[in-house]
Amino acid sequence: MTLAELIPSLRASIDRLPAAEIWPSSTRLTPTGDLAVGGVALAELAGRFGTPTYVVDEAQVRANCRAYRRALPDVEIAYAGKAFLTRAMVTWIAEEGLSLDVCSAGELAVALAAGFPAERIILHGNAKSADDLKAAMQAGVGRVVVDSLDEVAQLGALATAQPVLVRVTPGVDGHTHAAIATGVEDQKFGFSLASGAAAEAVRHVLAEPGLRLVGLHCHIGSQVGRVADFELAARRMVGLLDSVRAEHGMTLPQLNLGGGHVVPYLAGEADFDLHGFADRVRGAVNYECDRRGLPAPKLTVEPGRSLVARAGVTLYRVVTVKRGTSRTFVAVDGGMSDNARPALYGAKYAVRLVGRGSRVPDAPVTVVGRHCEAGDVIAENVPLPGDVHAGDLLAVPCTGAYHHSLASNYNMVGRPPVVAVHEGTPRLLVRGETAQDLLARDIGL
Ligand SMILES: Cc1ncc(COP(=O)(O)O)c(C=O)c1O
Ligand SMILES: N[C@@H](CCCC[NH3+])C(=O)O
Repeated sequence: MTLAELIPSLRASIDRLPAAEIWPSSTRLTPTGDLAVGGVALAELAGRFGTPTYVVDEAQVRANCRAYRRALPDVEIAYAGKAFLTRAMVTWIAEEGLSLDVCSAGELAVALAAGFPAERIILHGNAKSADDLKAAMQAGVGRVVVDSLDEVAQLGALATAQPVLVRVTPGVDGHTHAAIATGVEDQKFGFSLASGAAAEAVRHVLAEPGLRLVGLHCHIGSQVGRVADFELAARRMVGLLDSVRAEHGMTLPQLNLGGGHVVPYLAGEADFDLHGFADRVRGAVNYECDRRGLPAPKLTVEPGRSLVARAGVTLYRVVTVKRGTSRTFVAVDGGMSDNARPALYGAKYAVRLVGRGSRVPDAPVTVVGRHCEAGDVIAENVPLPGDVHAGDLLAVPCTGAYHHSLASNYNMVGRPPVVAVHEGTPRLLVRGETAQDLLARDIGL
């Protein structure tokens, strides 16, 4: 091959490389035009486990955990299990030295089933049920983040010396989708700092002999990209620590700043500035504490999405390609039951043909699901080779967070299996649901 021939062919290969920021870092192009993740070809996974299938790269999860621990060495990292929870995931984060945030008796049961130490578990929830609280007390969870006065009274009646944090709404806009902006005033999460509700909640906790107040918590939202928003929340929270000391003569040892760190879903989107966060938030807390003569509290962060999103890839099979009047619809064998995020937040995804190469130029298509809703769209206006056809395999990256955990049985479609890949070996973590599973709860005729 001459140099003149080589350059375009090299360029074509580079064009076909998956964008590094949204695929697991183990992703490789195979000689047949397929992609391999964790050392396993995606077509092989689809052949063995069927489609749709959620693939999770264990090494990526572990690398993400390590990156957090390195960037924030003196900060407790508590994984927010709502993003993706299976027993294997619990084991991975336990081995990586993380703590765990759960928000229901169900999530707690998964954690305990995997042998996660109860003292490293933090229970959350704006409306914890009596069963949630009882299960947490029975397990001996390390901390409960209280989120209503009713809960303070209920927990107080159940607990003895239970460490608690008060969830505070700091009035900070995380500049994210309204459905996941939890730091702003007038909403269901937390006690408002500005209105005095948070200070009142602290008084209620201190009046309960069964509860031991150890700190404050805030979580300003999810997919938050601006470090300045976290910094502002941290400053306000230190202000409240100071007021608690002034009113009660107590120095609270813990400050939990929640999670919500942004991840890119599309090539070219910015990743979270973890090092900027580490410097600026720690700096803001230290500065605010110093000038008030407060000892710096032990910090906790609770990332969910940023630990798992990029570790996940969903595989689908194309069922049909249909030409509309202006769009081409590529319909796959999954959809909003395995990925609710486009419908819930208008989330955008990249899609890629895998399992075979194609020399046909890309054309824009709309990838849709199989469900009985026109809004069941996986990705609008994405490029796929013009010869995409029924039977092809598609892969959607960045599906590790809030996919498996948000999945439903809409249209009585079974939820997909979850398969971990690691060093060339696939391992089934969660089997796919069958018609029998779907009928198992329908016990009345
Ligand atoms: C209290 C709490 N902590 C942590 C998280 C994790 O958020 P993310 O997955 O965006 O990091 C959430 C969800 O938004 C949450 O509600
Ligand atoms: N379910 C949301 C995030 C919720 C965060 C949890 N409070 C998402 O998929 O983006």
